[in-house]
Amino acid sequence: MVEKRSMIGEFNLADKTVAVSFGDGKLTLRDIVTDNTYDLHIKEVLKVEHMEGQRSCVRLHHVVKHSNHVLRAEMCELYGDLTSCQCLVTEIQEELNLLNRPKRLLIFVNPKSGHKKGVKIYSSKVAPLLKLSGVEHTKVIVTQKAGEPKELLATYDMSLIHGIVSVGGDGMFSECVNGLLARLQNDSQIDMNDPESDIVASKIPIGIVPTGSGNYLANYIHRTKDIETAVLKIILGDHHMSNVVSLHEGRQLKCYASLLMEFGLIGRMMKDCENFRWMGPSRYSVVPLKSMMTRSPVDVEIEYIPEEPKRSPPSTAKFLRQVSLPASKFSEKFFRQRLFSMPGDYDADKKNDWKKLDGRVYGVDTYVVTQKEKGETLIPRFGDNALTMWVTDKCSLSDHVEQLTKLQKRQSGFLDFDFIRKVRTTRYRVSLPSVSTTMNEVGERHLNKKFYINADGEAIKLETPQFEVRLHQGTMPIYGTVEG
Ligand SMILES: Nc1ncnc2c1ncn2[C@@H]1O[C@H](COP(=O)(O)OP(=O)(O)OP(=O)(O)O)[C@@H](O)[C@H]1O
Repeated sequence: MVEKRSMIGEFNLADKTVAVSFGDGKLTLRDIVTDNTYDLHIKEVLKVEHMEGQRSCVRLHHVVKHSNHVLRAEMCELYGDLTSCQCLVTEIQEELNLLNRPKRLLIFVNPKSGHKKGVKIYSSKVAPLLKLSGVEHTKVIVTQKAGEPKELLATYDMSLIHGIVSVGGDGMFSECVNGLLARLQNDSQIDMNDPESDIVASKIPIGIVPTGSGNYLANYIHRTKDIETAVLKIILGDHHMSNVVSLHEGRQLKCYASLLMEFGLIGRMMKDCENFRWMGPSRYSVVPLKSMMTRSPVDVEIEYIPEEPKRSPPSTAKFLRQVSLPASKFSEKFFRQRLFSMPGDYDADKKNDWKKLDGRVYGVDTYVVTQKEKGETLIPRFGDNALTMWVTDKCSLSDHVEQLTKLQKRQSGFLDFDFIRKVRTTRYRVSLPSVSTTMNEVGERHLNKKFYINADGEAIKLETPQFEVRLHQGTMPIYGTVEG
């Protein structure tokens, strides 16, 4: 294909004279003395301005990639004659108008996350960049309490916004995801409490500006926790489709999670950390040691649907296939005992879809953003077509610490221990057959002991001795192309 390129004219850039041409989505600046060229892609331009002064000038605000995946907004000025400047501004502006960038954002700021600097960071780093880049009609809500995004999104006029931004940690982001998904299912009359329901994917992306304690999700997406980088990625508007999982207890949705879902020891650890929230981010380095020292195993029976052997390309549409229900002896017992619904379309041919495993374990863990081994390290994988679920069998404290340290340091081989069993699955159910329960008046068994699930950094208390986790692939667009 022949490239369509037009010469705009000569400009002064600092102490150089450059010939500027435009085409194929980029500006090319050629130093007329050295003949060196520099390309500036329009998709990296934040704003173009024509400045009138003693000399006409085109001021370009654009994004520059620094080392360690960090992005910065920088500015350059090109001085030239009036006609060339006008022509250059028009060409760039026309291209910018074609880009699908968010112009109206709904922003939630958690003033309590991390070091409690969310509001200050918003006004000093986020708002000026949004203003510079022409993001208009921004509604900013500084939350007063937990749960506000969900409350507001339940009735908010979605036609007013192109995207949502969470200024906070992983927990705050998760609240926005839960609020948005709940709203969408409600609008589509989908029963979220039914674990058989396929959920409707969001068309509205969510962005995260990391001001929390862990900030794992932002780090997975951008490979840095740098705030300016996160804001610039939201402004540029690129997004990727990410997975979520649902957590049900019987016919009750507990939450959606987009990062991780961990039952047992890690759930308990998260609860212990919440109790020490006043310590700020340092709670995560002290409190888990105490939880480790008091770890105790629990009997589990797990049923799971294995990853489909044939991999189809990930779809940007939303759904997992509808699965049949189990018919194994184990499953029948499981279902007779409890709360999960039996759908009408039970297909006997698919009775082997569900597999089972059991044992006395410290935890049943899943990362929604799965981890791929690359050399010595782990690379996050968004939109994977299955979850990696692992159970941690009984093991010595020192071996367990070694395994968790590997995971925390994101080192390859964190599942290569003989006390770890892993499966690839799209859906699983965990039952606690030997824990003490009390039957309520409608025949439901409720736990007498406290068990927790760490869902995206929030400790969710289990009420009943069974829960179900299900993958919903490609459900949530998140701002930022995933860095490899
Ligand atoms: N004004 C508020 N007061 C108290 N809690 C709030 C407020 N606004 C939001 N929250 C709650 O704080 C919880 C934790 O917030 P967030 O995830 O932003 O910070 P963090 O826990 O420090 O960071 P991370 O999740 O990355 O470890 C959220 O789940 C949210 O429900």
